[in-house]
This record gives sequence, C-alpha cells and structure tokens, in this order.
Amino acid sequence: MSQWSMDSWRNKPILQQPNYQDKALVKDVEQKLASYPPLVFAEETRQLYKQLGDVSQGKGFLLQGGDCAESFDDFNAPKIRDTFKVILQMAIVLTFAGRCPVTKVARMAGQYAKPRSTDTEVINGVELPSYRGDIINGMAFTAQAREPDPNRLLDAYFRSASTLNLLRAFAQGGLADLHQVNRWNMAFLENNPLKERYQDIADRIQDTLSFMDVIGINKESNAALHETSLYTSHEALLLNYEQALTRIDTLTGKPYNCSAHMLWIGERTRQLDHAHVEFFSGINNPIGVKIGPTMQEDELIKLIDALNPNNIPGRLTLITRMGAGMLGKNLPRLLRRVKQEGRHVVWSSDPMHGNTIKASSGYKTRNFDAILSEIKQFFDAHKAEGTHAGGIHLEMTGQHVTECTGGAYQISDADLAQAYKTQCDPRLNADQVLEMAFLVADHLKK
Ligand SMILES: O=C[C@H](O)[C@H](O)COP(=O)(O)O
Ligand SMILES: C=C(OP(=O)(O)O)C(=O)O
Repeated sequence: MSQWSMDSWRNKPILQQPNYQDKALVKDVEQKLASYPPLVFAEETRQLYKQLGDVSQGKGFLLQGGDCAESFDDFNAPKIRDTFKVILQMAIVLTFAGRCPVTKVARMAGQYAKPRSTDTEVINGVELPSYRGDIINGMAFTAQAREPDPNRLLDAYFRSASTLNLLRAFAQGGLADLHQVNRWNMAFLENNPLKERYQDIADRIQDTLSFMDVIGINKESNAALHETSLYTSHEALLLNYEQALTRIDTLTGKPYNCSAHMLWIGERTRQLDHAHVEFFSGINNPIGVKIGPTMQEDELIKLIDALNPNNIPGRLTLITRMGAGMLGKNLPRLLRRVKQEGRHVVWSSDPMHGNTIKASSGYKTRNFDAILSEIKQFFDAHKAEGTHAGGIHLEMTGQHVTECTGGAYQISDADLAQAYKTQCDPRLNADQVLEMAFLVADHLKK
C-alpha cells in the first residue's frame, strides 16, 4: 500500500472536478491559499470530535444544516444571522423538548462547491457546462459565467473567513444568550401555527433562568448561558482547496484540515479507491460520508475501515440519504451489519437528497411529507435495531423561501415561483424547520 501524504490523492482517480483552462493560475492560487491563515484551529476540531464521540455512544444529537450552496452575491449579515438563529432555535427545541444535548454544525462558511448529475446543461438548444457552485463558476447561463475560474477559490476563502468571523461573534458575543430565546426569529414565528408551542418552551426556559439566577447560577458564573458553540462544515469536493488549507497542528504534529471543523465526502465521490477517500484517510478532523440506498454492507465496512481504521468514536459520521421510499429496505441491513461488526459511527439522516423531484411547474423541489417520512423511518429503523439515531442533516435557510412543497403553510407547486432562490437544491424555510424540530424532539424524547 502506498504511503499517505498531503498530495497522495493526486495519484488517484477523481470525479466532479472543474476543468480549468489556466493550469498555471490554479497552481498560483493553491500556493497563495497555502500561505494564508487557517480558518479554524485544530483544538476546536478536537472538541467537536469529542462531542461526536459522545453522540456515537448515544449521548447526544448532531444537528447539521444550512444552505445547499452558499452564494457570492447573496452574501450579507442578515442572511448569515437568520440561518444562525434558525439553527439555534431548532437546537433549543431539540435540547429542551427532546431532553438531549445538541451539537450544532453549520453548512456554512465554505459550502460553495456542488457535485452535479450532469456535466452540461441545455437550455433552448444551447449547451453549457453545469453550474458547480460559486467556488467554481457562475450561475448565469452564459459561456463566460460557466467557465471555471481559479480566482473563485480565493473569493470563497475570504467569504468563508468573513462568515466564520460573524458566526463566532454571534455565538460568543451575546446573540446566543439563552435570555434572548424569545427574540430568535420571533418575526417569522408571528403567524406560525407552532408559535404557542415554541413560546411555551421559551417561557419555561425564562422561568428556569430566573430560578437559577436566584440560586446564584447566572451568566456571570456560567458561560453556557450566554455563549454557544457552533461548528462549521462543508462538502470537501475540491481537494486542491482542501489540501491548501490543511496544516500540521503544532500541538499534535498531525495534519488537520483547517477550512472547516468537519468535512464530508459526497455520495458521488466516496469510491474506495478514489482521491476523496485517500485524502480524508490521512486528515484528523471528524469526517462525514453520504450514504445512498445502493450502498452494500461489505462496501460500507470497507469504507468505515478506510476512514476510521482505529475505530475511534467521533471520527466518522454516516449521513444516510436514501429517500422515503427506499430507506425501509436499505437502512436496517446497514445498521445491523455495522452493529454486528462493532464499528463506532454517528448515524445521521439527510432526508433531503433522496427526496428531490421535479414539480409540475418545472422547479426542482422536495415534499415536506416525504422529508418527514424519511426522518420518521430513520428513527423507527434505529429503534428496531437497537442503534442510536444520532443526527439530522438539513438543507435549510432562515429566509422566507418557497422551495420545498407542503408544511404548515401548504406550499403548492404553483407557489414555488414566489420565492425560489436556491443556487442548486430546494431548502426548508424557517417555518418548515421549526415544524420538523418538534417532530424530531418527540422522537428523541421517546
Ligand atoms: O446537492 C446535491 C447535488 O449537488 C445536487 O443534488 C445535484 O443536483 P443535480 O441533480 O441537479 O445535478
Ligand atoms: C451533494 C450533497 O449531497 P449528496 O452527496 O448526498 O448528494 C449535499 O449535501 O450538498
């Protein structure tokens, strides 16, 4: 077996990569990125690793969510703030109603690259390269926009740094203060049928805080009451970007990817003998891998062993994305085998990617009932197999979009056009996320 090195992935087959014209510019950009400061610190990554270790042992729940693809144009504070608040709000419902510690991981500050089903897109007889995320090319349907541009790697780095900076400020600077729980996205809650249920949780938290204050436990003595930890993650598709941001940690002497705390390998790039598995086998961050319905038991064990040969709890999260119609047949056999073989993993459910359909109006959408059904089946399968349903992975936004049909407001195919803003796949809006949070909390409590 050949030795792992930071660039040993370059000798392996690789899928879903842009074909840049100017190869010299790519090298130049990679060198610049490698000389820039890391975005996260390895020690933070180890804290997340430890928390995920607890989750894999049944002591906690992973909430991972954010945009399908972050956008260079729609890059502003309100958008970052609103998604941050929806994540907090969902975490509060899960923690309080579900009585379960929640580890929060945002699909933010780097979620810029998209694998695609086809290399090209045809509109009115014109064929152009597919849009692959703002780190690669532009969405506009012109030959110029669709040409992959290496300078976009630098733009993505600076935007990620800036997003992360604001997330850290929100997490530690007071916005996550539990005393503010009533003010997190209350505007959108105003007409929400679940408002009373959320309000009840918020009131109970306020009561608890008042009581704790009386007995001397307050935000001066306990940081957990006014700060939170929010980790970042993205699909690590562009390995030259990930390599450039991989650094040897001075405390441990080991390589850590410092573009985000957690990275995941997508369903389309997780082949055992390919570049993505090679690269992440040598990186020390917690890693996720997407698992679709065709995954076979033997293949899964080999993949687990390639990415977590020492079977360390917290290292590997298996994010299943099977589709509501496929999960019942395919998840239980995988749960059974992984349990039999004694492998430590976090099982998380992505109920989005297996449920994408084309609406009659032509939009790519996902039906809320199908999403809920996949989650419900995920919990039921774990219960039946005696394994821990450890997390949820959502494409969602804090904004008022109409991208997924159904939910309390019964968004129909015809409504999709009202606010369909995603760069690629349909996201849950803040109302739909809250509705889902209560459902998940009910399962967690059970
Ligand atoms: O988010 C995941 C993929 O990038 C996305 O589902 C691919 O979409 P496509 O099938 O339209 O290419
Ligand atoms: C591309 C993604 O998912 P998958 O690999 O499961 O298709 C994603 O989560 O953005």
